[in-house]
Amino acid sequence: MNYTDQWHQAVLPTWQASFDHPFITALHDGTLPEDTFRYYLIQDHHYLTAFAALHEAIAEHLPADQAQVLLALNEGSGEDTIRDKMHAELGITATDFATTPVAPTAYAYISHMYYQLNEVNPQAAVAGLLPCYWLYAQIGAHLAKLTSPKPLYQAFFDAYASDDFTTSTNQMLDLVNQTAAASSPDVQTQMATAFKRSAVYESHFWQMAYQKERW
Ligand SMILES: Cc1ncc(C[n+]2csc(CCO)c2C)c(N)n1
Repeated sequence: MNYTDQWHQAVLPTWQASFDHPFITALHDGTLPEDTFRYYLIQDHHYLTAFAALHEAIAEHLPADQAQVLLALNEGSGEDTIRDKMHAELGITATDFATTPVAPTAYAYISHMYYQLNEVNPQAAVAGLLPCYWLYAQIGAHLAKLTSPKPLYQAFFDAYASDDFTTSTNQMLDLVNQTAAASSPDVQTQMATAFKRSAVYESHFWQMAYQKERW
């Protein structure tokens, strides 16, 4: 079994918690209040901004060929354009982004990824990026097979079930497995820890949005 499958096995209950979260099931059956989705999109904007910056920061510490893969993944992300339409539909403006503080769980998730880079090592930081890709690809593949009565919510899932997105997830999986294979057992353990914590934060992110968490 490759490294990422082992780490995935070790966090299965946490992974499943995201699949089964009421935020996801309510998105799927169309009952999620728009205001809750709006909250999610604003917090996710904060997250995506940090996530893109992290790709750049981590790439500076990786061997050139791996850095190139990470930067290309960052460039190729079509998420922003798809999100722009959703933001417009819900009337989310640049002012909303600027005036809404990042919520505690989003803040903790972002801080965790920076901690991996600044206090652990770039290998752990790369592993910390993976659950983001992989979990959304799996949730997208799972839910795009079903239809949501709400086109806005269906579009959200469809974006992650696209071929492009499957390709970028596979590239990220390859990058992380290659990095782990070239690392010492201690560093591999640090990578597994970073992966696990990101998987935990992914499940908490849904709960944050569901309860519209505030400071
Ligand atoms: C909390 C949170 N976790 C994961 C994603 C999904 N995602 C964000 S950036 C990226 C890489 C390429 O687009 C992916 C898959 C999200 N939107 N929000």
